[in-house]
Parts: sequence; structure tokens; C-alpha cells
Amino acid sequence: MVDSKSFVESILKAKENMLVNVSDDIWAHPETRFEETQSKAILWQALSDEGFTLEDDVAGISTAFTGTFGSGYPVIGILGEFDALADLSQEGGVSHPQPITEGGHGHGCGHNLLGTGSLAAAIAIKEYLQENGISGTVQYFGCPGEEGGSGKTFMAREGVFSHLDLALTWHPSTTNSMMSLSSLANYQVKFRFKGVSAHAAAAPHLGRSALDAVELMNVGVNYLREHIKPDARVHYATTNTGGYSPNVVQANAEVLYLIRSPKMEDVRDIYRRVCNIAEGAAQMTETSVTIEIDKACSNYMPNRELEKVMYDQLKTLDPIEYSSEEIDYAKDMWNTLAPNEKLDALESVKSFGAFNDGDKLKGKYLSDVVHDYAPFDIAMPGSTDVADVSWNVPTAQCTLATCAVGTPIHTWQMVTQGVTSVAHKGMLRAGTVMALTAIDILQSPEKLDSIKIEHEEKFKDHPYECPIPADVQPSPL
Ligand SMILES: Nc1ccc(C(=O)N[C@@H](CCC(=O)O)C(=O)O)cc1
Repeated sequence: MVDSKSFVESILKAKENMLVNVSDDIWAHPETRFEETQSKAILWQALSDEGFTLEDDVAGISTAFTGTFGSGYPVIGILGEFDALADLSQEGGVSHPQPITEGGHGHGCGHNLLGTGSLAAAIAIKEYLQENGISGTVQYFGCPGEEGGSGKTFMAREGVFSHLDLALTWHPSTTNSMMSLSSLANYQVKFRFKGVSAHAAAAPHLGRSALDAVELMNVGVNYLREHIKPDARVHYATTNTGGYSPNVVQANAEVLYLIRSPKMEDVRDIYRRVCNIAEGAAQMTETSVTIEIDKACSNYMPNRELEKVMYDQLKTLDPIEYSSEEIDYAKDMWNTLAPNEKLDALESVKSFGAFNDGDKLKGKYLSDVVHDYAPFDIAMPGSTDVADVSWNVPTAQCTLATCAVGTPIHTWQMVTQGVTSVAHKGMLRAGTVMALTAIDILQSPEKLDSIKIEHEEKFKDHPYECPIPADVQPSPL
């Protein structure tokens, strides 16, 4: 009998061209939150071709879907993302900033790879179930709107993950490591001010400026910063400035706030204080304000027992080999970084999973090392809606190197590397790691017992409460 590693590697070798085409096709059709119709269609077609049973409109979201194969225990969820970021249009495989479409979208977080690496895993697990005729179900989750949308949180609100025995996912990165840390919980909220328009010169005394209210609110929040916990973050984008005419008093203006902290109770408290500031700004300007929650997500709670199973698979694979061309290109990418970005490169990996041994990357342009598994309770300086899955079912995620050391996410550098051979290698490796993790559990189902005990212990005193209120619906940017 072939060992599972050779089995998975040979399946993914046979599917390599298809998977690379799927990823590159998604990359070429960057779509933002809840408008990912083409990206969804690409993944849908691939799942259908591979014999998965498809379900559409999951949780009532038109770009959320599942593909299922097999039957019975255990039910293994594989999470795929495929949304892009606004304003990051960029040519692929170059070493200078060059938008394809000015103002267009781009895959600045590598979700073309994420969704496809997860597809690779689902296919390999399906083949394994089929080959061995054993009990077990693999379910691919097409999860839209991770960037600023918390698609999985909306899905979790409708209970779509509750039947899973475990969930696995990964994230494109500069490193190969477990994501063995928490993440920031957040609330994203619209503050919409309404005033009175007037001729800005002839009758300014009759006008009440909604834009003034936005500006005063922002000033108030900027004073609040000193009095919140240091690991909390508050960002804002003015999403409606009230128009382009300085000679009209702006009667409508809107600002979108993203409030984050490692603990949801702190997010809620800062949110309460930000609301007070908004009311104060409305009072100062004699405008009115309406407050609307846009989305929210929880903090990530990895399952340590499951992480150990995944880490064992991650570390036993041979290091990825890179050609001299790949290393030269990575060096070119490294040299696009400013001196302060270079200094930050080895520091920042420490807060994303490579806690104790970020220095292993010193002098490397591409990572061929696996960082030590080091479970930490601290939050990475970012958020992910994988968090809301982790509150519902045992969840683990790893990172695989898909780009040059030092590449910051949400940048043109990340977009341009998303269609390179290095990105494809990392993506296929991610599929291999997730598939081997699932197969290990299918072969040794007793491992699930300790995984489940940990999950039950952790959440028995604070069961999942979806942070998105029942009446909030997912919406496009
Ligand atoms: N492994 C990762 C998972 C998510 C992210 C990330 O950047 N997420 C967005 C999500 C924002 C949101 O929740 O609205 C962020 O933190 O800004 C980064 C690495």
C-alpha cells in the first residue's frame, strides 16, 4: 500500500495544471466582498468536475457555497477564500508597481491561492476516501468576503459549520509555520450623519454640516486612542464626504469605523465609547447620526491538539526547492522594500506565527524552513473570520511560503507574486499539508477524541455568540 504522503503528492501532481489554472484565473478576476461571482464560478466548476455535490447560496449568501463528498463520521471542513482587495490592481510577476487597471482590485492577500490550495486538499481527501472506501465526509466551504466582510461570521450565524468535526485552512505568507496564535476581534460600523444643505457663502448660517460632524467625530476618536488598551486598534475610512462642491454645505456624510481588540468585550466597550463620540459630534453640529453595524468577527481560538497533528505533517515534508531564477526574482522583490520595511521583515513574522525563530530566515529571500510550533495566546495584529469557525468547531490553520521573505500583505508586491511558480508551489504544499492532516485523522480517529475534549473544555463556560446582530445582512463594499 502506498503511504499517504506519496498518495497525496501523486494526486496533486496529476491535478497540478488544473489547480494552477484555477488559481491564476481567480487572480485575473479580482472581486471584492460578496461580489465574487466569477471567482465562485471557477471554483464551483472545478468542484463539479471533480465529482463533489454542490450547494449554492449557503447561509443565504449568493457567493457562498459548499462542495461535499463521502458520507458519515468524521466530517472534515476545508475552508477556502477567494475575495480580493480594492485599489490593488497590479501586473503579475514583475518587480515594479504597475496597475493593470487604474483603481482596480487585486489579490493583495493571496486568496486566489488560499481558495485553490484548499480545493487541492479537498480533492486529495476525496480521492483518499474513494480509494479506501472508508467512512468520512469532506466538505469544501467557499467562503466569500473575508476582507472587511466577515463572510464566515455570517455563515457561522446561520450554523453552517456546526455539524463539522473539525475545520482546516491555511494562509499564503512569507513563512511555513502554524498560525498558533489568536487574532483581533472586531466590529465594523457605519456612522451616517445628516445635516442641512445651504449655499456656503450666501447662507452658511442656515447650513448644518454632516462633514463637520465626521471630522469632529474623528478628532474625538483620535483623543480616545490614548485611553484604550495598547493592543486595540481603531481605523476609519470616510466613505461619503458629502460631494465635491465646497460651496455647498454638506448635508450627508459617512464614516466607516473598524474597531479591534484581542477580546470581544474590549471591542464592545470601545464601540460604546466611539458611539458616544459620534453622538457628541452630532450634537456639536446640530446634525443627526445613525449607527449601523456593517460586520464583526470574533478572536481566533486555535485547537492545540489539532494544531499538533497539522504541525507533524507540515514538518515531515521535504523542504521546497527553488530554482536560481525564483531566488533571483525574490531578491528583486526584497529590494523593492524600503530600509524600514526590510528591518521590519524578520520582526513581523514573529507576530504571525514564527515566534521564537524568525531569525531562521536571515539571509534568505525565500523560506525553505519550517518554524517551530509554539502555541501562543497573544493576538496577531490582524483579524480573520476563521475565528468564528474556531469558536464552533476545532480548527487549525498553517501558513505556507508563497512569496519572498519580507513581502508585506495588502501591497502590490503581494499581488504581483500571486501568479508565480513560487506561489503555486506554496499553494500545492498547503493542499498537501491539509490533506495529510485530514488523512492522519481518518487513519487514527482516536486523535479526534482529545481534539474534541479540548474544544468542549474551552467553550463550555462561554459558548459561541455571533457578534453580528441577527438583522445585519452581508453587503458589497
Ligand atoms: N492570516 C491572515 C488572515 C487575515 C489577515 C488580514 O489581513 N485580515 C483582514 C481582515 C479584516 C476584517 O476582519 O475586516 C485584516 O486584518 O485587516 C491577515 C493574515
